[in-house]
Amino acid sequence: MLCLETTDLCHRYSAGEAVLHDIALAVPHASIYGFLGPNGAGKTTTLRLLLGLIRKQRGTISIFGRHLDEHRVEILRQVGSLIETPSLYEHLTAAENLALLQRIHRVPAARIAEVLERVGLAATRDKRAGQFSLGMKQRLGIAAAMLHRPALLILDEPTNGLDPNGIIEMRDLLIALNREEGTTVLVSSHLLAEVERLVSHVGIVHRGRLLFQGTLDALRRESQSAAHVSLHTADDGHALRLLADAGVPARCGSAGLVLPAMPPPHIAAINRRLVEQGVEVYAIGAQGGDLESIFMNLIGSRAA
Ligand SMILES: Nc1ncnc2c1ncn2[C@@H]1O[C@H](COP(=O)(O)OP(=O)(O)OP(=O)(O)O)[C@@H](O)[C@H]1O
Repeated sequence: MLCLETTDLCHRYSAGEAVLHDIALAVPHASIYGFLGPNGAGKTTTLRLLLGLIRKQRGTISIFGRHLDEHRVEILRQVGSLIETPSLYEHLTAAENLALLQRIHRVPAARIAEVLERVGLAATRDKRAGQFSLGMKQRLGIAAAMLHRPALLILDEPTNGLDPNGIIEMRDLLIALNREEGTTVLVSSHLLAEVERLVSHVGIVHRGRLLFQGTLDALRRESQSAAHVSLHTADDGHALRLLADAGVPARCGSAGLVLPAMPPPHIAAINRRLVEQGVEVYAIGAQGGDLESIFMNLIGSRAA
């Protein structure tokens, strides 16, 4: 079952070029969905459209099985969000900031202590938000977003500006929310490595187009099939003949020879054999078996 679905989502800022082209997101219920892409890919624009913060020009948006156009208020009541920097009153304390929202959402006052505890700010509840570090502000922003127990959390680069420890804490918090409260989380990032241990599903966007969407496992399988060994020698023609004699399939690539993925001892054996046969080996090594490579390949293949 899908928690959020878009079809044909397009966007153009005033007279500029289109920045989103036919985005079809499918965010499963109770998933943690990583919306990934480099700077300027269109992540924030998409998330703003999902929250009704900018006017939709084309396409459809359904959340909890209902069209956002027709059920905007009821839908957004069950959504929590943090887009770019959290909007906080700097002269108010953490607890006072949340108390304002608690009255708007009409949730029990006890919920404030609960969410502050959840994000690790219970001890600093009476400190002014203006004195908070970036990481603390980010955590207070998440506390505000989750105050009314939303069924869907939409977070735009929540790890931006956090140190490695802060990134791990954010990850643990989102995993706990997802597992313990069943919250669906849609989180954007420009770094796959940062969300790799957090997300169950991935959408990769580049230049306003969705290049991949599926489970993290499906992305892993793609990266495995993209794995290969690259070989660069002083005489690739000679190397190709020697490899054929040894029964190793190889082909000419744009930068040397491309061989199928193989275990490291086999790579070492091929290297030895070529050198023994008088071929100078400049470089040999495994390529592209990791997620980051498939991410970069996907983006790079559309770079032109
Ligand atoms: N208010 C705006 N007016 C005009 N163009 C905009 C506006 N906001 C964003 N853009 C452009 O739209 C494109 C997509 O930007 P967007 O902020 O959605 O990307 P992003 O993936 O969130 O990038 P980042 O990680 O840098 O925030 C970019 O080319 C950007 O310059």
